[in-house]
Amino acid sequence: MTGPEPVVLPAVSVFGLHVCIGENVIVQNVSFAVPRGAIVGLLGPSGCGKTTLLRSVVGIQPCTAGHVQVLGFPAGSRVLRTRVGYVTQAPSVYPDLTVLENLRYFSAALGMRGWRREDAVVRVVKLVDLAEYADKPVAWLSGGQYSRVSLAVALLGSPELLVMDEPTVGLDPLVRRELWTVFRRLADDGTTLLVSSHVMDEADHCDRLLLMRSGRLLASAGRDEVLEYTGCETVENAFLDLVTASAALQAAGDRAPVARVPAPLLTDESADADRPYFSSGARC
Ligand SMILES: Nc1ncnc2c1ncn2[C@@H]1O[C@H](COP(=O)(O)OP(=O)(O)OP(=O)(O)O)[C@@H](O)[C@H]1O
Repeated sequence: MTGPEPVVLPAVSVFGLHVCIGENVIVQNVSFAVPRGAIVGLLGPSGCGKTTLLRSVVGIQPCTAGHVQVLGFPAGSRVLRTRVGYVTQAPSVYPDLTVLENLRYFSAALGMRGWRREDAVVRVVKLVDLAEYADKPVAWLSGGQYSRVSLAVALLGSPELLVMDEPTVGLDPLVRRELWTVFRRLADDGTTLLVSSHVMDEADHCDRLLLMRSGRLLASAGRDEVLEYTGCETVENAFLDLVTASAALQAAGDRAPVARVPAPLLTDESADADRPYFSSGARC
């Protein structure tokens, strides 16, 4: 006799997250979940709070209110150190060292020694297709290759969750596509990826989307669900529609008819990994 299916917790669950820096509210009442093994795109314009939100997930951003759970532990827990990889926007590798020297340095910092260290280095070099450039100083590499070195460093500990802040920014379309191929390969092997971008067409590579504007979440849903909900053909247009609908709803305030009241943000429901959530609460 087989028992009930084991419950698979989302890789990330965020409940009612609020982040204030000084007087400014940067992230406002955000709830969502990231299912395991998915590529989730956090999309929104520059300055909308994507980095701040990702820093909260990684556990390096103090939260004013709310809760962030990662792989079943509070964000930032010590046990998550090797289980979560974080690729920041600013390059975090040494340009004067070669690719291999960088990887050996960072693997040693993770506590790896001897053959385990060499094993990890070779594994990540292959994962990001950098074998050809392994002996080159990072300063000699192109933008896309540079990004792949940062990614390789984040992969050294075989993280279950990879958080990447605009990894494709400034790269040409061909290189961006190559990077997304690497991301998909990682997801196919079971890694969960949370990737931010301000380029809306990156949505095409994602399984789910988190659409963000001015510190608020406009939607947490599959790409096709976003298109179906808005009746738009592109995520860019869908985003604009959701912005308009959300602004109208806010302007209507208390006078909004009950049917247009958004789904509650602070309940567990909106942090459900599979259910679509739209802040506008109605078709545009
Ligand atoms: N340490 C800080 N002190 C004051 N304001 C901050 C700080 N960090 C971020 N902010 C502000 O918070 C807002 C959101 O910043 P954040 O970097 O999270 O946005 P973003 O969506 O990642 O932007 P980008 O796409 O340009 O990287 C911005 O208005 C920014 O100026």
